[in-house]
Formats: sequence, C-alpha cells, structure tokens
Amino acid sequence: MASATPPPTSSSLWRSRVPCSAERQGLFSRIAPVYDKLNDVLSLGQHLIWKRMSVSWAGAKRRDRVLDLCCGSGDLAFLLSQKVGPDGQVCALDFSKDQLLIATARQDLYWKACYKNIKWIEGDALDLPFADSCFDAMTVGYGLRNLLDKQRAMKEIFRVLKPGSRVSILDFNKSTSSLITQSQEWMIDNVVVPVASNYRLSKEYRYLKASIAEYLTGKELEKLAKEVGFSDAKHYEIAGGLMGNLVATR
Ligand SMILES: C/C(=C\Cc1cc(O)c2ccccc2c1O)CCC[C@H](C)CCC[C@H](C)CCCC(C)C
Ligand SMILES: C[S@@+](CC[C@H](N)C(=O)[O-])C[C@H]1O[C@@H](n2cnc3c(N)ncnc32)[C@H](O)[C@@H]1O
Repeated sequence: MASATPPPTSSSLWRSRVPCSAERQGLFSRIAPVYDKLNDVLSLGQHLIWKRMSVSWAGAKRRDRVLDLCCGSGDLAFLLSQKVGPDGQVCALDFSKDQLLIATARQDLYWKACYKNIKWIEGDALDLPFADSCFDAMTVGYGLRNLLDKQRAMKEIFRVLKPGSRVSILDFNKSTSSLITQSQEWMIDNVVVPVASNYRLSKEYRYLKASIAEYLTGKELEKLAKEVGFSDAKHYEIAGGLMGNLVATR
C-alpha cells in the first residue's frame, strides 16, 4: 500500500503559495523590529532615494491633506509630513499594530515640528475608513504588491482621492526582462534571504520572490489604474528596472 502523503507543514504550505491576508499581517508584524535596518543594509541605503522620488511624484504641497497607505514604519509618511508642513495633515494607515508602534516610536524620537501633523491609523487598505474625495495626494510604498485584491485596492485609492489629485505607487518592478527578473531573484535568494536568516526571518523575506512573481507589470498597473477610472497613469522603472513607480491622476 502506497504510504500516505504526509500533511504539508506550514513552511511547505508557504513554499507552494503566497500567504493569505492574516498570514501577511503576521509576517509584517514579525519583521517590524528589523524592517528598517534590513531595508537600509540590503538596498545599500538606496530605498530612501526611491521613496523620496515617489513622494515627489505624488505632488503633495503645503497645507494639503494626504494619505500614506500601507505606511509601515512611516518612511513615506515622514517625507510627506515635510511636504505638507505643520498646517497640512498626513494620514498614515497600516493593518499591522507592530509596524505602527515602530512608526510612532520614530515620531517621538524625531524633533521636526511638522511630524506632529501625522495621524497613525490602524486599518485595512481594502476598506478605507475615509470619505470619498478627501485626499489631495497619496503614496503607497511597497504596499500594493502585498494586497490580495489589487483591483479593490485601486478602486479604494481612486475613491478617496480628490479629482485631479495623484497617487504615487512605489514597489518592486515585475519586469518583462528575464535578465532583470533573474537578477532580482538571484539577489533575493543569495543575499536577502541569507541575511534575513540571521534574524530567523528567512521565510518572511523569501516571500518577496513569490510576491513579485504574483505582481503586475508596469503596463498592467497602468491598465488597472485606467480601468478603475484614473484619467492618466504612467509607470516609471527605476534602479535599473529592479524597482518601479506608478503615477496615476484621478
Ligand atoms: C524598501 C524595499 C523593500 C521593502 C519590503 C517590501 C516587502 O514587500 C517585504 C516583504 C517581506 C519582507 C520584507 C519586505 C520589504 O523589506 C526595497 C529594498 C529592500 C529589499 C529587501 C532589498 C532587495 C534587494 C533588491 C532586489 C536589489 C537591491 C539593489 C540595490 C541597488 C543594492
Ligand atoms: C513592505 S511594507 C511597506 C511599508 C512602507 N510603506 C515602506 O515603504 O517602507 C508593507 C506594509 O503594508 C502593510 N499592509 C499589507 N497589507 C495591508 C492591508 N490590507 N491593509 C493595510 N496595510 C497593509 C503591512 O502591514 C506593511 O506594513
């Protein structure tokens, strides 16, 4: 009699599929304590340059009311805060309590007066607790790729933006070039995951590869934005095509 197939272990389950929403929430909470440090180390500090570019593309200006969606530890929220100034407001939303705790701790550490204009909100990007047409600009830094229902997310982003305003969505680029894809995968397999293993976070960082494979290409992101109603959408490749940024205008 053929031996019964053993039930999949949690790690083998993960290897064969991208985690569900609750598992992702747990993932980002587990990586929260080392998230910023590993981003700095693994991107050689470049990620902050990419984030500054993304915030500039959002078009936030003084006294605006803006949203940083999937804010995590707050990198883009702090940049937006400086753009809108003390008379503006930044709403920064995330569904991970642990990421928001890191963000609020950073806010307390930093001295800039404008940072008092940031409001941290625990919520779901797929069901935003905001009225229609209430934001002058929005950023989504490394968030959309992590959302299970990207169309629903794009519809929510469209709904809460004021007519004529922009969203700037920074993430890994799902490249149509096999060389770029192979480079991303090589770096994740041979640099990112081994470094993360020092913090017992191999599985969490290995997820990057599957999430990029499941993501949308630049053209597909532009198409999705136009389908939900954005009047204009343009995807820019940065960092040699390893990263990408969609700018969509309502
Ligand atoms: C800021 C960056 C990634 C944020 C990020 C997003 C996610 O969805 C994750 C999911 C699970 C774990 C961690 C993350 C996460 O950190 C981009 C830079 C940090 C990356 C971890 C570094 C990846 C290396 C790149 C493939 C190539 C870097 C090239 C650079 C010019 C050296
Ligand atoms: C890779 S981090 C990006 C953090 C930050 N924007 C940055 O650029 O560093 C992705 C963030 O998205 C959040 N996230 C994932 N799915 C979410 C959802 N459905 N609703 C709200 N936040 C979500 C995670 O908790 C995590 O903090």
